Amino acid sequence: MDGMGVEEEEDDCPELVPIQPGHPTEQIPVTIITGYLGAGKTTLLNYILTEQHNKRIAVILNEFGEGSALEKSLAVSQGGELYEEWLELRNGCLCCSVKDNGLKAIENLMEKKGKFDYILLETTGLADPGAVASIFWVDAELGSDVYLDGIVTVIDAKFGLQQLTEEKSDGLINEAARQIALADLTIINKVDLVNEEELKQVRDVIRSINGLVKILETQRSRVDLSQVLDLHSFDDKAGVHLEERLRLVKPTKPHLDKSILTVTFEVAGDLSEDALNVFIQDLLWEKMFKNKEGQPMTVIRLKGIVSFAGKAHQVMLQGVHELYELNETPQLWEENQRINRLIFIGRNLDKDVLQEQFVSTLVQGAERN
Ligand SMILES: Nc1nc2c(ncn2[C@@H]2O[C@H](COP(=O)(O)OP(=O)(O)OP(=O)(O)O)[C@@H](O)[C@H]2O)c(=O)[nH]1
Ligand SMILES: [Zn+2]
Repeated sequence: MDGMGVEEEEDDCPELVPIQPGHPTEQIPVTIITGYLGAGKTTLLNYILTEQHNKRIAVILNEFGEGSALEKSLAVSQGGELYEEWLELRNGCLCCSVKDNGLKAIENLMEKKGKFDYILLETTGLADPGAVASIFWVDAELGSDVYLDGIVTVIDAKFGLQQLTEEKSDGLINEAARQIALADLTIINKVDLVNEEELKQVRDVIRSINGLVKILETQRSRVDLSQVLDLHSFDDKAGVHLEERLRLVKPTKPHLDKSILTVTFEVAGDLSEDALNVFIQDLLWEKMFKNKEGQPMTVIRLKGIVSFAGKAHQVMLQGVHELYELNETPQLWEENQRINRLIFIGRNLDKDVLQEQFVSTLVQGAERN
């Protein structure tokens, strides 16, 4: 698979940089930069490239994320000539545009151009960043060279509100709202174009969708880079941090009937891994849980810290659309302090129903043990 591009290499290609086996720590972080049309994604990329001088950054502009997550993850390893054109920047950074989906593009690029320290990936304005995230996530399991560091969503302070509250006629999820539901960090950009009252409205809508996400406010996307890069939102380095944040999350109220919101609860006790898998699969895959109006719950983002019977360490739960992962974190439980904390971001979510289902999962776990 890795050797795929070798025969068709062009003359001007530099030496291949062999990827050392057994060095998972050298995996390269990928930050997905998403946001509605014209919000300031490219401005953010340019800012990072000019600000940051001690990293070799590859910027990838693409059309990832259109179509279903599953479809995309199946296409991951199918190779071929996936990247189209690239542009070398003065400071050793690289910019390229990728037409096809899949991580193979990035791997090909690294083979030809050497390794990078960091990859920034700008999705198109209407993309579903969850589909993009899934690609990296699935591939990470297969021993990929890169890992997903976080999803950053840029929001237009002036037009964001309108974009976010627009109802889709066909009952589909509003793209701009989905991008916020999935975000690990949101940046409200173009604050120069609004007054404090308008800014507050945007902030409130973001908060109503995602009760966990961090919100920054910028002009020309000028951010403190340490707040954007190396977030470790999906790996166990986020474990401790996540637990602290989950303690502070407040459930949100929808700003529109059908809009996305955050639900969170905590339940003490130990779970069996099997019972938890059944709960999650019933929720994410079977869509078995319905709200009081009989509408099926759709979870876009799921996070949690859970306690498995007999395990000393905390376990982190991460979910993006239908994909989820359970990973033991380095964090140990304190005695008699085992509390499962979960957060769900999605549509038609009903806290009482979810919590009841979860509690019955706990009971099942207890019966099995
Ligand atoms: N007034 C104002 N304009 C901004 C700011 N940030 C970016 N812009 C302008 O907004 C426009 C869109 O910015 P981009 O960075 O291209 O936005 P984008 O999200 O990459 O856009 P697409 O890729 O087309 O979806 C450009 O004309 C920018 O110069 C800001 O803080 N204030
Ligand atoms: Zn752009």
